[in-house]
Amino acid sequence: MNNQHSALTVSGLSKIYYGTTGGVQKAEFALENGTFFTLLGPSGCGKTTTLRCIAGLETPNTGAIRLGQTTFFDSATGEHIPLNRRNIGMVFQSYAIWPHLTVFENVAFPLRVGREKYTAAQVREMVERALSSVDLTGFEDRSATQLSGGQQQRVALARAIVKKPSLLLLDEPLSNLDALLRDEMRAELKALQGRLGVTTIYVTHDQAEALEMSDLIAVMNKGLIVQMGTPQDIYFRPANGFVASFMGSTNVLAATVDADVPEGAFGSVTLVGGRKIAARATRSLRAGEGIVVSIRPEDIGLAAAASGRASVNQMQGTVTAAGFLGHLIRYDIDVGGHILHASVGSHAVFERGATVSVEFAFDDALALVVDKNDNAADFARGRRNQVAA
Ligand SMILES: Nc1ncnc2c1ncn2[C@@H]1O[C@H](COP(=O)(O)OP(=O)(O)OP(=O)(O)O)[C@@H](O)[C@H]1O
Repeated sequence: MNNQHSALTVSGLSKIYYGTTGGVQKAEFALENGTFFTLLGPSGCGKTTTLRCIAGLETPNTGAIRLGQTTFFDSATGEHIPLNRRNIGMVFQSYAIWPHLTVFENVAFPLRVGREKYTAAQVREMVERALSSVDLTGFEDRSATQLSGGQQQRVALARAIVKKPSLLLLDEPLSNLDALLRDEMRAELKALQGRLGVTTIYVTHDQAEALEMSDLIAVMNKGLIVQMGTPQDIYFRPANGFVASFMGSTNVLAATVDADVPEGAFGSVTLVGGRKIAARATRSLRAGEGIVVSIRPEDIGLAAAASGRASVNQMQGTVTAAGFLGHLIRYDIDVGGHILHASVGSHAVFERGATVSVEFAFDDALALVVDKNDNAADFARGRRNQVAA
């Protein structure tokens, strides 16, 4: 198959499980060769389903999947290449390595069961190369059960890349590792992917992992891709309240637009409870429209309570909780009807019950549309404030 490191195109991909509403709908993306692409979203949003369709483990209801010149699947023409002819490397959360086989035999497995026939010398060379890429040279004769979790995951990776796949699919491969090892493996995995230059699709619900590793991220919610962009796009220019709340800790407050605001301009909005603030419109907004405002805790400044009248985006509040995080203190501030979370340097210490002045720049208050998949009432009730911590 002449599709080594070819671009992947997925168009109109839908897979809804029979008798349910779960799955993925109308997924659409095109990846350049060598892209590290992440499907990011909460549990059940359709990430794994998308990955399984690309792998050939699920048959989509509609859509097309192409890798370079090769059509993996096309519902319009009925084309469907089975899993074992797609030349895809895969790693799952559960490493799925065989405990009764040595490290060498685990990695050699795809070479022994595939359609291609390799000589013993070729197998040895390919396995050695794969083991060396994951830093496991010398472990060939170990039984897989004599390995740590991190080493087992490296074996799974070596097995996934041993045939030089055209596409690498990774489904939460680091989630079984402890926090420290996970951080280490992130960087290693990204470096390995860069060296191999293989187009990679990574599934995770961990936004930090996605931001650190990806060239391109697709954020999914309830079966739909709700935004696709670089990590910077997604973090700084979220398409809607769902994306903002999912991408790290943020304050998400329900509000109503006071007067029409053109895209990119600042406008006055009224928060539930009646307080007016100024926020930047990420797209044009109409008077009376229900929106959400996102303000990141790190963009909120706290000072000892100022005397005199508070100005726009400056208000008085009461500290209701303070959590020491080392370099930062995370405060909950009651600003009259809303609890705002603020992360400030640990030099600024306020006691619980203290009255403080809370301030944020117009530019740091983003007026966002509500994801039409989401229930605006959830935001209004405050259930969705500060989603991912
Ligand atoms: N074989 C199946 N039969 C019926 N429904 C399914 C099946 N597999 C998944 N689903 C449903 O489809 C939806 C999407 O599942 P999927 O596994 O793709 O989500 P996910 O984003 O990968 O979630 P997670 O992070 O929890 O793995 C969910 O509602 C799930 O319950």
